[in-house]
Amino acid sequence: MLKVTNITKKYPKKIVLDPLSFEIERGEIVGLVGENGAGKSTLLQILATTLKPTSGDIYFNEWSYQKYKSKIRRKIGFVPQDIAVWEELTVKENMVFFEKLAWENKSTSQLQQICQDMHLDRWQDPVKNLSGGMKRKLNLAISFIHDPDLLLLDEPTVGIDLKSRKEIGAYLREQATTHNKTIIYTSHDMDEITALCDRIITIGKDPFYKDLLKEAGKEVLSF
Ligand SMILES: Nc1ncnc2c1ncn2[C@@H]1O[C@H](COP(=O)(O)OP(=O)(O)OP(=O)(O)O)[C@@H](O)[C@H]1O
Repeated sequence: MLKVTNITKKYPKKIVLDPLSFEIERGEIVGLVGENGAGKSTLLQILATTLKPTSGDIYFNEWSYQKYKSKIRRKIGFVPQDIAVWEELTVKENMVFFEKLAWENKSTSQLQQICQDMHLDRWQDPVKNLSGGMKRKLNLAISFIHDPDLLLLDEPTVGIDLKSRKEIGAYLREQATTHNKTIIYTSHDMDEITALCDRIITIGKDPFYKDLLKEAGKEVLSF
């Protein structure tokens, strides 16, 4: 469903992706790992259509990113590292607010169900009263409102306790297996990556992650 061909990204003072090709099938969870500054967020932004590569092509199903950017964008849920929710509003009000901006309509009970499936049960509480982990769950729940086929998650579990991380992992696995969602997921937690991901892509110059993951018996594609 996703085909990346010879992608490069050159910033004025740095070449980050040089060049990179891979394919991902529907229903796969793919881990994206590498040292700080390797280019993981850059790659996710390119896949999310919010940043243009310097060269190379990407296809979503048979649609070229160059030709069908707005059509493709509707099929993607992107969760950047920074949490972007309304602190003064409740969980419910946040979900309803983002539903209004979303491409798919959902009823309030459907929105609540997304939160419950993630074990986010503080529906009527203002977000400012929630823990950091709960806020991350809400951030993630918002990305599922428009029922995207491809989820791009940039360190979605950073700073979250083990129980909540397991709950998020179980939710993502269920989404991939039962609902055929494709998920690309970055994390620096190698236990989480090896437990959750079907395949792993490593990027960056440091062979540390590649070697570590191969030792753990995972299928690794390295750039
Ligand atoms: N807009 C930009 N202009 C110039 N350089 C940039 C820009 N965005 C990122 N970079 C540089 O590109 C490199 C890759 O950044 P990126 O955020 O993609 O890495 P990362 O692998 O996600 O890192 P981390 O693990 O720290 O989140 C870094 O050296 C960063 O400073």
